[in-house]
Amino acid sequence: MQPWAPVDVPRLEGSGPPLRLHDTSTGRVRPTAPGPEATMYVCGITPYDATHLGHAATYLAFDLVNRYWRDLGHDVHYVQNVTDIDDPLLERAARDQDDWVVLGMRETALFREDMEALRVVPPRHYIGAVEAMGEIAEFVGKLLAGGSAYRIDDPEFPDVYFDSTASGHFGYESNYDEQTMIALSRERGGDPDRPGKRHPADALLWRMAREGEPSWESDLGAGRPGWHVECAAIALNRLGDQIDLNGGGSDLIFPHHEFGAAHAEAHTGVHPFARHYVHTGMIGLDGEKMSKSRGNLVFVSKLRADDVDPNAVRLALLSGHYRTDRAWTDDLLEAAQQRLARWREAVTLDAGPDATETVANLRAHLADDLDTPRALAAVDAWAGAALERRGTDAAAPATIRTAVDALLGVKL
Ligand SMILES: Nc1ncnc2c1ncn2[C@@H]1O[C@H](COS(=O)(=O)NC(=O)[C@@H](N)CS)[C@@H](O)[C@H]1O
Ligand SMILES: [Zn+2]
Repeated sequence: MQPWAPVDVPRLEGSGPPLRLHDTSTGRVRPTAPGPEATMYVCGITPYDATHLGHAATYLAFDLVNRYWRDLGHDVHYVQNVTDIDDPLLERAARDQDDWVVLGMRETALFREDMEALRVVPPRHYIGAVEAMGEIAEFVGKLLAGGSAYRIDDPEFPDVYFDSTASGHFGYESNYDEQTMIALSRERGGDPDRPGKRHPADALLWRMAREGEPSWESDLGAGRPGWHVECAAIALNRLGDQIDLNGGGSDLIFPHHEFGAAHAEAHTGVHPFARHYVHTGMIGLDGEKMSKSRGNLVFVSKLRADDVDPNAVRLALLSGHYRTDRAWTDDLLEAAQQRLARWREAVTLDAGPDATETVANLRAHLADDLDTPRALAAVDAWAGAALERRGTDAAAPATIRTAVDALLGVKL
């Protein structure tokens, strides 16, 4: 699939400290240590109800990682999928008497527009599950051949499941206990109660064709893939056996990223699959997580249609820490619009306080597990001083403009 349009990321003099990020599997903030090319797999949308502000907050967090690694001089091999075939998409299409293919294409197109408007740097590979069907089926075949997967004893639908003990490290990513795993598996598309599974949490790899459902021919028989295996196959085939970062919202901690890691490791024998598992907090509205099932969604495209500057949306979402569950409110947007106006006014001045320290603070805060509240406050401090005419450095306004663009993705 075509990624969205590239964004120009200006080069900034100098560089900051190594990027440290919270890793779910160890529960600690640790330095990332990518090679010349950082490798990052961030789960993409299931294309309906796109792009709500929860999606946007999550992709903005990983955009800051992308920008900061580039600021350190790394290339970034960023891969993202589109879950353009899965039960929730088929259910939504059925509910709305929509064709599931058309629904997926329409929503993915809207998502691309919203990402462009928010100035999110696009992934190098943007891969739909449908277009990757061959490689996904091939990967399932390898797991079966390797003994990590099994066919359930159901003559009508001999579906293929993953044996969750196969990788030898199952559970290290989420650190959840079995009871929690089973509960979350049930809540998030799993089928722990299905008879014949070796373990209740075992994840579906290949669902044999059902009447009235789309299916694809394969050596496994006609069917379609489970959810987790699509991300494992797409990531392994483009980024290799071990990556720097696997990311998504906290609702992906289990089962999705646990199984993504287990599928990869069962096949490659390389542990851990990702050196960092990074998860964002949930954006809510009126006290409830913004989610499709609750329908309490605020859309980026709706704000854009109301002439809200996407840079203000970006600042509003970055004003809270990426790992904090936080609410979207009109006040949050209002405050961001005022902040944006003040920053823009300050950088149009013909001089300002020396920018060196501000840029260093901006980098230091971002490097500290993406501490955007402090990072934005550092720019506030410079803008405040500049607006009180307490600076004579003619180059400072341009330097701040470049730093805010390169590191925060905000166009002043
Ligand atoms: N309310 C929310 N706040 C923050 N992030 C959210 C919220 N809702 C969904 N997300 C994140 O947005 C991303 C896309 O979510 S999604 O559309 O449901 N799609 C999926 O989770 C799968 N296609 C991943 S392979 C995921 O990382 C998810 O964790
Ligand atoms: Zn995924």
